[in-house]
Amino acid sequence: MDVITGGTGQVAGGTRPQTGPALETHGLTRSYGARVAVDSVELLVERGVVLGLLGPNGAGKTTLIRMLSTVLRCDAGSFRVAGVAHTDPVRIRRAVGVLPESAGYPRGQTCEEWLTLHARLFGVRRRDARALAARLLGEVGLEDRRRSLIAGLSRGMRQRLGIARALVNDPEVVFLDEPTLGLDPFGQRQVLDLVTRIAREHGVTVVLSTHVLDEVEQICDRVVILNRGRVVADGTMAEVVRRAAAPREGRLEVPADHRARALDTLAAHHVPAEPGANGHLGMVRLELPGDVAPEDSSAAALRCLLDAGVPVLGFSVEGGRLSDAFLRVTRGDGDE
Ligand SMILES: Nc1ncnc2c1ncn2[C@@H]1O[C@H](COP(=O)(O)OP(=O)(O)OP(=O)(O)O)[C@@H](O)[C@H]1O
Repeated sequence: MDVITGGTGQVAGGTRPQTGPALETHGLTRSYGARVAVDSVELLVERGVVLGLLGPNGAGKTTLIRMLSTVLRCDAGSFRVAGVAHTDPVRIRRAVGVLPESAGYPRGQTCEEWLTLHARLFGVRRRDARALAARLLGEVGLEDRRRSLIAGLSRGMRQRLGIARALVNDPEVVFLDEPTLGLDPFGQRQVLDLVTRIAREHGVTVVLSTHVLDEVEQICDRVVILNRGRVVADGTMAEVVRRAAAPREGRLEVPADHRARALDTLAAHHVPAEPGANGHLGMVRLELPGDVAPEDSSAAALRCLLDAGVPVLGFSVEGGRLSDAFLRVTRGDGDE
């Protein structure tokens, strides 16, 4: 069980630096025996960003989060979180909130007791701690569960309670390690809405580790993809998709008696194409390069067909999504 507290310090604020990036790492490295889990990671994350941290199983996401939240020591390299150097872990702990991958919850405590305890661990006075617990329970939609035992909460409620705990010290950076794991679609939606809201209302930087690429597309401003401990993609969604040059698939519909001509024309213009597989005699599948804007590559393909006198009945483009880029940069690597 990971329990991260600020020890005897006070709730973050006042003395903490407010300038500079939220996260900065240089050559950050960690091995387990011979296995290099995080390998020379360089990151610069501005404040207020919701960062999606992606990677196949065993890519190093949890190890990276555990180092940045000072649960785990790094073997080499350096980092700053909220402007605080890694050599000052106590101050980093005051500036961060964490929802660990597998958080342990005391089943015999009520939600309010548990949050109050964590607020007290960060130096909040008893009465203020109870008020803070009540406010946070309201923020995560658990106000009516204030006096409920944690044992009676659903998994989604526990995750939201865990997020409330991660906010108890008014952190500048929040790490959420797979917060929607095992939740049904409704629970996932609630957690994602909550993450968006805390980023906006608390102005915190959020690092969200997940395997659900849709989630990243929905709520993240930026994405970092790790593979075998290394950063293999870093940027906005559009940048990552473009740099990964994930090819897009075009679906073309022409009159059946024009298909052969359409295929010949595309081949003559170096556009890879083949008959569509769905039995429709006028369908053609073509591959468009991922490093060119889809409007431009589609326009070029359509122009050569029209110049050759091929009537185009329909055209659509698929691909170019984060999932395409993810598969391309990780090439199906992973522990399993
Ligand atoms: N305590 C440990 N002892 C030995 N090896 C470990 C330990 N923790 C992680 N590893 C190994 O380090 C590598 C990175 O693991 P890590 O859990 O950081 O990856 P991850 O991206 O979070 O994976 P997942 O998505 O499956 O949670 C993996 O090869 C893993 O097997």
